[in-house]
Amino acid sequence: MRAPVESGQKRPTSNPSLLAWVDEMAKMCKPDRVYWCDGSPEEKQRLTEEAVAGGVLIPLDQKKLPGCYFHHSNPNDVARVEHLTFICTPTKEEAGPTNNWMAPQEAYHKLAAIYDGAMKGRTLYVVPYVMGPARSPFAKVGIELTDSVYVALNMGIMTRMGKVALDRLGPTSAEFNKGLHSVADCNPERRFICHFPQDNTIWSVGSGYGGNALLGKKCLALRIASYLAKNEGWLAEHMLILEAESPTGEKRYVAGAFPSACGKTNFAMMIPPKAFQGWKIRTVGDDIAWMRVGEDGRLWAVNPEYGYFGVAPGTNRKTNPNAMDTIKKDTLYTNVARTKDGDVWWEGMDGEVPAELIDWKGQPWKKGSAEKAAHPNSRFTAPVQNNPALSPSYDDPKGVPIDAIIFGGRRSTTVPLVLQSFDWKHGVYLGATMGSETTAAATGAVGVVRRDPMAMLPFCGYDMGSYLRHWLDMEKRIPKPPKVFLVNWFRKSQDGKFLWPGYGDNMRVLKWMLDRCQGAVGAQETALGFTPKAGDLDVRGLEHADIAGATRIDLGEWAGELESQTEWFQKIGKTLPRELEQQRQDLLAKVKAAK
Ligand SMILES: Nc1nc2c(ncn2[C@@H]2O[C@H](COP(=O)(O)OP(=O)(O)OP(=O)(O)O)[C@@H](O)[C@H]2O)c(=O)[nH]1
Ligand SMILES: O=C([O-])CC(=O)C(=O)O
Ligand SMILES: [Mn+2]
Repeated sequence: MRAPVESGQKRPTSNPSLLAWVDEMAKMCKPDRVYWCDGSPEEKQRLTEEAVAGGVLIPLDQKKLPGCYFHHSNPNDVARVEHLTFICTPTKEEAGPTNNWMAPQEAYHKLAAIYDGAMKGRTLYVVPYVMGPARSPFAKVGIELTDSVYVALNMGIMTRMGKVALDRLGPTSAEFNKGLHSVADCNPERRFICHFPQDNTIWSVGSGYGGNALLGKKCLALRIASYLAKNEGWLAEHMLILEAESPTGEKRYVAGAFPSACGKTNFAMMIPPKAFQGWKIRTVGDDIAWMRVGEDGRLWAVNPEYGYFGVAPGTNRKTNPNAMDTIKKDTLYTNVARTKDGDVWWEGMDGEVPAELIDWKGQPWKKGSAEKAAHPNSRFTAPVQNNPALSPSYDDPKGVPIDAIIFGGRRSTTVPLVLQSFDWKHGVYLGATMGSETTAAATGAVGVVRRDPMAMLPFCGYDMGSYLRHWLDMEKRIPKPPKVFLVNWFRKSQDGKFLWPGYGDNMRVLKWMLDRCQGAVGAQETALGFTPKAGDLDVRGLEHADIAGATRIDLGEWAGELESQTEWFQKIGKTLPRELEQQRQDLLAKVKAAK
């Protein structure tokens, strides 16, 4: 059969591996047209017009929100689908007990049947992209083939897209991630997100949403990259990267892993409270960090992404002014609510709740309605350059040196505001046993505590026990390792109120952590780690916080917590590093002795 005719476009590469693969995929999917994206502003405008004409994008008020558009996804397709996400390694053991597994041949076969002819009447967009600063040794090239103009436009924001990627790949290299994506009939029964780490391949079908469809993000930069990182001795993590510049001009960097919808973007864009005048917090990344050991023996991190795919609800001028400024132009809004005059709205927006809105499904909505106007996982896609607090180092090919690693979950009880680990091994244990209440970022029940090691449970591309072993082994590779902390912004009082104000006030905790890295502030040693004692946290100007309640360690609660981790360790099974179970037992003995 003849490959489909392209729309008069000269193919922008002669790379034989790339051309052969695109032809092969096009032959299977049978699009009417194949279009190669170049990443130019003219192209963006053309594709946007095409999307508007096709009803995929709806223009917002171009005076108030220039370059901004609204998209509503299929109501059955609003979040990542972890139960339909598969790691397709030759053996089930390689995927491990916490991932869904499908044999590679079975997965290729099953999905090929869905892809067969799925793009008839549609355009196949060839989206070449680079994850990481283009000239960085960290950078990886991916090619996403998609039949969604929405995905192509999002990839143009989230990645360094187009010519830059083909230039980086060059005329002969076969070293690129092969991503195939089709929305097909957007049927949850025929929806699969499959990863083939050994083939550097991703096949995603049946969803057009976020982490299911923008293949550079969770699929490549975390699942496939974590597999490569394990083999090559580095780390691919679900972490923000923050730059903190002190009043004396000293810059330091931290990386933080919080599960989806647990505060990475907010922390990375934080504005410090008045008492911290002179401090500047800047964003290097808000979701993913690739980290390698540098020549100086420190851990260096880059953000592989080029945009933010952020949670809209809860974002307002008070909680995250930098995000509000970031999304004023050239932003795609997905599943938010709209006003009649083309503005956007979501729960937790500043000001009065409008009397009338158009809800995320496009239906009329009235104030007081029991239904939410915006979907709880509604999102914005915005370019990093829009962020007023963007660190100039975001594009530095060598990355930034990390002083502290922060793990944080969403826990209404037990876990204190901040805890410093005794050492690397104990830090890995804290990350490995981290729990968090589930959120709307993935389909399924919300608010249930689940163990989410390093916030990577849904994103680790191989066996969990081996991943934790890799973390422990990194200690030998990093002569000057970062200090490791556990934080929790979400602890609540008996009557359900947050004990800690969070957001900008998290600067107070960040400052304590940075000072701890330099031995410049006190702490008390508890059975579980170091915590700030009264007077160690800078609380000048802080109102409405129950600091004692937020920082308290209840040994009774912790005995239960440590005991409940047995179940999790049993789930990880025989590859669980012995050292971690040893840590648990030692801590439990200490907690019982101290009680
Ligand atoms: N109470 C409280 N809520 C917070 C804090 N930081 C963030 N949130 C809320 O948590 C939700 C998610 O925050 P984000 O910063 O978008 O989370 P994220 O980790 O970047 O999420 P993903 O993009 O899904 O990975 C939002 O509704 C925020 O308003 C905090 O310090 N305290
Ligand atoms: O991947 C997505 O759809 C959104 C995201 O950042 C996450 O869930 O962590
Ligand atoms: Mn995320």
